[in-house]
Amino acid sequence: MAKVRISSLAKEFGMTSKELMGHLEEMKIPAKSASSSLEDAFVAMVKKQLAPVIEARAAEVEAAKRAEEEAERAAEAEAAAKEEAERLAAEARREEERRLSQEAQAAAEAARAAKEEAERRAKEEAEKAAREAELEAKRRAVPASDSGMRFRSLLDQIAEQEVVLKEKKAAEAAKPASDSRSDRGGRRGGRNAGQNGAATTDAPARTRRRSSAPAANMPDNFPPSPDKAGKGKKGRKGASHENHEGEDRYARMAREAEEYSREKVLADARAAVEEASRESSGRRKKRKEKRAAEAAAAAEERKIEEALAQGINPEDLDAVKVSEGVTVAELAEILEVSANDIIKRLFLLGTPLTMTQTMSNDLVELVADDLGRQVRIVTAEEENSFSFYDAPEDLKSRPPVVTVMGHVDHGKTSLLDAIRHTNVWSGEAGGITQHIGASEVQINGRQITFVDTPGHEAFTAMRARGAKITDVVVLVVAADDGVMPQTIEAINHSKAAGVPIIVAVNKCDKPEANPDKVRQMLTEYGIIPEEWGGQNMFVNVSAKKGQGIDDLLETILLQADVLELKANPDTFASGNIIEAKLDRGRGPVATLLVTRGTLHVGDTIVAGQSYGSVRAMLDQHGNHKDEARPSDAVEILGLNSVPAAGDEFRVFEDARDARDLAEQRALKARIEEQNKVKHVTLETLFDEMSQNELKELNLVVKADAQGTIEALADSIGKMDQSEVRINIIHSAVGAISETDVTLAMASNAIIIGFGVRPQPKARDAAERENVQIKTYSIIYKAIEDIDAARIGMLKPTEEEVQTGSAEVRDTFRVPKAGTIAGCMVTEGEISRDDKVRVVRDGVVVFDGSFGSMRRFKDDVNVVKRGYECGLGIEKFQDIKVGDILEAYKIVEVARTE
Ligand SMILES: Nc1nc2c(ncn2[C@@H]2O[C@H](COP(=O)(O)OP(=O)(O)OP(=O)(O)O)[C@@H](O)[C@H]2O)c(=O)[nH]1
Repeated sequence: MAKVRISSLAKEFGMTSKELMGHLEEMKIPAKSASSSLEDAFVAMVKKQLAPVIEARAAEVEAAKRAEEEAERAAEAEAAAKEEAERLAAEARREEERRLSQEAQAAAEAARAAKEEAERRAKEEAEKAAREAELEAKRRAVPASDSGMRFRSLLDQIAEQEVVLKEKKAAEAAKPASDSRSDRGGRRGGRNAGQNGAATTDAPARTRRRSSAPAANMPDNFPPSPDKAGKGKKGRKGASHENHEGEDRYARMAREAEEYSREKVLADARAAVEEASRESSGRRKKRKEKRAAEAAAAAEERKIEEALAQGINPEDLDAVKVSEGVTVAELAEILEVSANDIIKRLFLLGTPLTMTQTMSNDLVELVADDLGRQVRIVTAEEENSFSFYDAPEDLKSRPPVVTVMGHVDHGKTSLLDAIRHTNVWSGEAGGITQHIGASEVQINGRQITFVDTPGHEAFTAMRARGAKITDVVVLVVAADDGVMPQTIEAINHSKAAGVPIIVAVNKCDKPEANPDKVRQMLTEYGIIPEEWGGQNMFVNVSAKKGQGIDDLLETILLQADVLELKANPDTFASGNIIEAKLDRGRGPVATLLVTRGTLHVGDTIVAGQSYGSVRAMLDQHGNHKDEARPSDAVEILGLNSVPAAGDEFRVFEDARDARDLAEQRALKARIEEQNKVKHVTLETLFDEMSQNELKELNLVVKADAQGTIEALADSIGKMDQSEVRINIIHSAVGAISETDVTLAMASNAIIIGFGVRPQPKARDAAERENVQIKTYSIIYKAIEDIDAARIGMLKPTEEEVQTGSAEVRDTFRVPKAGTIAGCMVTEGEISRDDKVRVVRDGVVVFDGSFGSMRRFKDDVNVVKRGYECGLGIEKFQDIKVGDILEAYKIVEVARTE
């Protein structure tokens, strides 16, 4: 079922996490921190109860949103108005420019017309002057007769007119060039008024004198001859702005208008260019931004894919990684804030800590949340495991890696030997195979790698260390013996690891062999032959006679084909250590299985806390190899210490990095030793469920009878498993063994014992690995506990504390007192008022109180370890030599959060 984080829920409700936590507390809903998650059922409840608050909050939020929208709209309207005003201003500017330009054009037009007019007049006057000169010449040449007189007077009249004209021209030429047209018109008018009459009377003598060179006295520039005008025009074309002396007003206006237009055109062109370049750079910028956004989106997608491929929650990608057990100072450094800031926040949270104190995961998350930062707590296991991502196109087929499992004496070793012997390399002298913990065999030109760790203990121990190296399990079942306890264990272990099982029904050479019966028996455990419509392939073999071996190998290859096993060989190598030891002559020797990349001699590697460069590489026949590819198992020399089986290894480019990592790990391991990783317990199940995505409770059930297991399984089956699924990953009759603890550890399971006790080694291992073992004598009590843990209401107020144990060495019959056990206290100390449990071969045969406690003839209250004593048990006489008497107390314990 889905779960929701309190912080997300708070966001949804529009309140702070703290506020929501307050409400949750009022509602008595357990929640530890803002990062805790709530089950759906609680979410519904919270929503219902907080409905009025949420609605009011929603209304507030809605109102705020509306106000914001309103403000946005107002801002938009203002922006639109501003834009419109700017547009209008620009238009007005353009209009003004257009008007000015038109005026300038009109002025230029007028100037041109005036110039033409002036030229036309000048030409006319010049023609007249020429005609007058001609007449004068003729007059002088004509004889003085009457008709001649008349003709002379006519010539005189003409000459007079010419004088008037010339004077007028001289007067005009004397005027400055810049005079306005109206001025000129006015003066011309005035002059005409004063001179008209007189000119006709005294003019002839002067006229005659002056008429010889009519055009010589005229100013050079006016009236301009067509030639000069042409020159002037030409000069103006190339002239600089200053060089316009003698230019008339209209010409200047025309020039200015022309210059104005040219400059305006240029300015417009420049502006257009600028605008265009701005636009294009804007477009370029936009394109660039778009490309960057696309690249970022693609990178993000890639990151998510990589994360998913590595089993990481993509939501955690942006989170800062914080190791478990970080100190205040370290967290400050990671989050790049001052340690004081964190200390202050911790203080406000009611948990004052100093710089060097370690913080719990909850505190780290709370502080980070407070700082608005996202963190991901990295467990030691995660920190020590490498994860890689390969592009699908880089992946190539790789051989399968197989582990053989089965009950004692069903022939695991014989089968592995048989497989190796049918595969002795032709060139190998004597075919001697060395034990390196793994072997590669060839069939039909294809490789299969067998990991020689017969038994599920080793397999699960590896898995517990995070090494998932096996692709296929070959389950060996003797055809004459059938399914036995360890067969079932092996099935459960393989299933827990999610590895497909191929069954090798062994010892088929034996006359009493009944392979079909084996098939039949296995169906009860969910192992159903393919030929019966199931998922598992079965092969009948005889390890002793070497029969069916090839068939088995081919079946393995078939299974491998189904699995489509792939790895990237073209990268630096990584994988797992299968076996390692200290060799007297060669130093640390490790067999490793390459799972990715190719390992070369000379590569620097880190394996767990060891590092070094690969000095030599050998295969199982002792032959030197230069490289090992995915699924290859090789023995290597060159590490500085002996790594542990199951450790991951990887190649490092820089030897210094390798050493740093190995040393860091060694240091961490020492710290971890003091601060062991806690596995789930019934008491903390609910918290784990809310904090981590734990939705399954795994149980290993051991009981004194098959009936008890069935009864428990039945009751569990009837529980509501909608929020947490309860899996019995392994159940068997018998004492709780070390293997059970290993399996529980690897699967984060709780061990439940009914009427059985853990073996001493199992108890030690459970203590060491923090695996919880709960023992019960009544089934409903166990069911009650599991159910309470499931719904998060377990409130253990009583806890059993073992005080000591004693071994029964002898028994005596004492009148009145009954049977007295002569015991040796082997652990702790036993008190007279302790409770006692009689354990025989790991099974509890009685649970009660002591009836008497004596040392020699004296009644005593306490006996310590290493002392003998006589113990009587109330209402129990059936004490036997070899029984273990476990003394314990029931103490009141407050529930630890
Ligand atoms: N007849 C017969 N005997 C076999 C066969 N395979 C193994 N055995 C015998 O069964 C006994 C046990 O074989 P192992 O190979 O040691 O069995 P195991 O499962 O490795 O035993 P452990 O390592 O003790 O768990 C030996 O005496 C073998 O000779 C077989 O195919 N036929």
